[in-house]
Amino acid sequence: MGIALRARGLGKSYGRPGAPVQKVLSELSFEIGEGEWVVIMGDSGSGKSTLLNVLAGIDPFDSGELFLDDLSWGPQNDEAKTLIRRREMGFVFQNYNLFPFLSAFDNVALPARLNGKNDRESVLSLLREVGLEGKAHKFPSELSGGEQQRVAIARALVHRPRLLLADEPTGALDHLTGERVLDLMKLLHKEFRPTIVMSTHSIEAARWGDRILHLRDGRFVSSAS
Ligand SMILES: Nc1ncnc2c1ncn2[C@@H]1O[C@H](COP(=O)(O)OP(=O)(O)OP(=O)(O)O)[C@@H](O)[C@H]1O
Repeated sequence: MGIALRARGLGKSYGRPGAPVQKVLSELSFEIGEGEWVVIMGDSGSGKSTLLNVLAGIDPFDSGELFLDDLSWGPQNDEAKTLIRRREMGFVFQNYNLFPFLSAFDNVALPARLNGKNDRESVLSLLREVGLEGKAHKFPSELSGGEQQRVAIARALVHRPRLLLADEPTGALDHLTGERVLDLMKLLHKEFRPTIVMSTHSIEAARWGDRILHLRDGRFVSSAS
């Protein structure tokens, strides 16, 4: 198994001139294998979203090194980062973040179109896999939370990204719906084998991953398989 993500001494602080600096990520070093599903757990405010945003290249980091495969992640300009994100990454958020004026079909088709692909069949087949083929024409406001998250998962995977970043994907769902969403992620993980980095508060949700990393005071304090 190759290494999908490698960090050495990764650090990030927030602060404004005149205000105390808050160190959110502190000297983090880790490796995540290709196709591995890693879960980041930690209390509210421990830095889970910050870490995911740093991995996505949305937030800059202050110190250390981060590699996506062999690519040093950080020195690129915003345009290059956007292209890498668009081709290589998929995102799932707690609040689904679907485009409200696009149908389920068009939400899923968008990342494929942005990558120059307009393959109606693969969008439909993915909607079928997430159990929503019959609701392809519906808008997000016409779908339940669980259905919206299933659309979001299809959207995150339609362009076959190598890395899926999922920030509290079941945080807004009841227990049973959350389990169904995670079952679906498991199925699609087996099929597409993206590397997954998922944050969660929930130990039940964390069990779906291959490995758990616990974030506390900006550091990983222990990990369990
Ligand atoms: N843009 C920002 N500017 C200043 N401070 C920030 C910013 N974003 C996050 N923080 C601070 O960084 C810390 C970590 O926030 P982050 O959102 O990464 O935590 P989290 O573990 O994802 O929390 P939660 O589980 O509640 O979503 C918090 O104390 C937060 O106040």
